[in-house]
Amino acid sequence: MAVMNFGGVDENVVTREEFPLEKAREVLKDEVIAVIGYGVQGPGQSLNLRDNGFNVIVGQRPGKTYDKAVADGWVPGETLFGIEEACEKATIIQVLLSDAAQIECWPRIKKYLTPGKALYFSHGFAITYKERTNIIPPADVDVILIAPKGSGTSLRRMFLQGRGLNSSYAIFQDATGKAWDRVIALGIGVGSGYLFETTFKKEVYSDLTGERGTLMGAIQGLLLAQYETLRENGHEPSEAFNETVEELTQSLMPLFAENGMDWMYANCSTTAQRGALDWMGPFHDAVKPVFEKLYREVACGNEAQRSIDTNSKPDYREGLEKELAALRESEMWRAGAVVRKLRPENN
Ligand SMILES: NC(=O)c1ccc[n+]([C@@H]2O[C@H](COP(=O)([O-])OP(=O)(O)OC[C@H]3O[C@@H](n4cnc5c(N)ncnc54)[C@H](O)[C@@H]3O)[C@@H](O)[C@H]2O)c1
Ligand SMILES: CC(C)(O)[C@@H](O)C(=O)O
Ligand SMILES: [Mg+2]
Ligand SMILES: [Mg+2]
Repeated sequence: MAVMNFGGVDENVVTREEFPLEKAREVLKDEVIAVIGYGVQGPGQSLNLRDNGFNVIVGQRPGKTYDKAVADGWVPGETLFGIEEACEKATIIQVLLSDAAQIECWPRIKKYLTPGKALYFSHGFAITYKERTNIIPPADVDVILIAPKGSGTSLRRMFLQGRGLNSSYAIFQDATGKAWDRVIALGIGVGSGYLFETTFKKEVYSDLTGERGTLMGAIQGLLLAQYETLRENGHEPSEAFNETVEELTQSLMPLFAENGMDWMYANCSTTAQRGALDWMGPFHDAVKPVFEKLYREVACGNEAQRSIDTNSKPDYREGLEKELAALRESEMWRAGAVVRKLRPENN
């Protein structure tokens, strides 16, 4: 484990150099890894594990995603099973069902958690909010976490590009004395770049805050507020979209991803730099109370409960799809669809 200094704070990080793929394969050579669920993380993690040479099977209920697993090369009765059959065969059970489905499926998974097995999550949700999920593992299994910090789609894409998405790792319970080796080997196996140490609680609090905040919720709110302001003042949709989204994702975001915000600023005009430096404070002050409220809602469990309640409904997918369609059909994103088509590389 390397100790690295992040902006003045020392943290534990595991690198591929100290824990190479060959070592991960050696640690897990006698294990059967069952990936339960084949939604977004399921395909990314299972396919990366398979391509990295691990002994991996998939457990999925019948339906559309089962058919997708078959199309991805998982063979019914050999490497693709129902949820219970896969849990029975496994020594490591990777629970990659949706967080709400984990609650419903838990009694069927728990049955197969015999002593010495490992129970793996990609989110601290089930364990941290155990009063709400009733997911309480037996004491004689390892309980571990690898949470890729990004979409399962990106995890797979970056693996295929020879890159690696960073992941958080945590150990909730080390029953076998092997939990650390197991979790790190799995983190390397699923295609992580670097592995950052955390706890189940910190992972879920930060993850729920991030996706509701800057990563997904806040970004849409911020972009829409600017787009509307431009439109209300007579700007055309294309101008409003280009100035709000297209320039951000295509020109400026890659610059600060590469080398930090000051470097992106330095590559813009002095007029832009003056304005950005003056306005970043008022924007920060306006949204900080919203982030504080969001974190409180996450920490007290309200956000988890809301997610459990809505995503446990039998028609939750239809509901989500309806809301996503409304977003897609809003003027800003309809304008975006046309602007994206006009990217020269798309022609
Ligand atoms: N989506 C991501 O990229 C991402 C990123 C990091 C962590 N995670 C975490 O990984 C885990 C899996 O998330 P996901 O987004 O891949 O899940 P998902 O919502 O895509 O669902 C995964 C699977 O759950 C199955 N499922 C749903 N309801 C079921 C039920 N009642 N019975 C049986 N199976 C059911 C679906 O068939 C699907 O194959 C979650 O803990 C999530 O928080 C997800
Ligand atoms: C990809 C995200 C947003 O990072 C993940 O946390 C999720 O829940 O899908
Ligand atoms: Mg999340
Ligand atoms: Mg996340």
